Amino acid sequence: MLLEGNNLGVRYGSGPWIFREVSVSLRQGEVVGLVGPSGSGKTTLGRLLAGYDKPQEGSVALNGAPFVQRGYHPVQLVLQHPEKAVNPLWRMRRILQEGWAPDPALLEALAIEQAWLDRWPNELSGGELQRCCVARALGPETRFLIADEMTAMLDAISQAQIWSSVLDIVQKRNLGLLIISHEPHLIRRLCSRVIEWKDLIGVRT
Ligand SMILES: Nc1ncnc2c1ncn2[C@@H]1O[C@H](COP(=O)(O)OP(=O)(O)OP(=O)(O)O)[C@@H](O)[C@H]1O
Repeated sequence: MLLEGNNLGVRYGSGPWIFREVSVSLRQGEVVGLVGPSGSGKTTLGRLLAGYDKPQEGSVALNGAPFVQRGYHPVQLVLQHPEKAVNPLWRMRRILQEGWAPDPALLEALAIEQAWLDRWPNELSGGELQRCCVARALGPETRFLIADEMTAMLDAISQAQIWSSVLDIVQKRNLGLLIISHEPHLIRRLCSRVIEWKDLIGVRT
């Protein structure tokens, strides 16, 4: 399976273009890093690739076809700030089961405690909430995961634990993984290919 962004261009309202002519592709089974300056548009690109937003120019395709608008999305995005990605009026059990019912083995692998499921999102720490967002994103129909500064707010031990579980799942299920991060050591350790933002413009990487 191939996820492609072709000649993408984004601007907000009538403001300046954030970027234009950005093309990128990611295959299932690849772990790819995306690095670049702050404010260049990496999160914006991640949102396009996960179908959250539509570009003003260009298109995103999965195996050459546009996304199907209904049902579980095969490209899942996990953002840096989990509190922005959950409904504060839902308890954790409902949030976790929004797209699928995560199995106990996955909850255990991500060190998610059963007791958290009866709490509201604001009753968990940022790291605990992020583990739940990661579990939510790893449904059986996920083909690509976009991790946008996914563990930036976590301590080193939690980071290692989450990445170890995620990489295990990525390998077992042959998922494509795009890691957007400002941490060079994380990118070097995890990724078989690294895309520099400046190289995205006008060329396919
Ligand atoms: N809703 C919005 N309205 C106007 N401008 C926006 C909006 N969202 C993002 N931007 C602008 O788009 C540009 C790209 O933002 P984006 O978050 O994609 O960058 P980034 O490369 O992910 O940055 P960072 O590494 O700091 O997370 C920034 O200049 C930002 O100010």
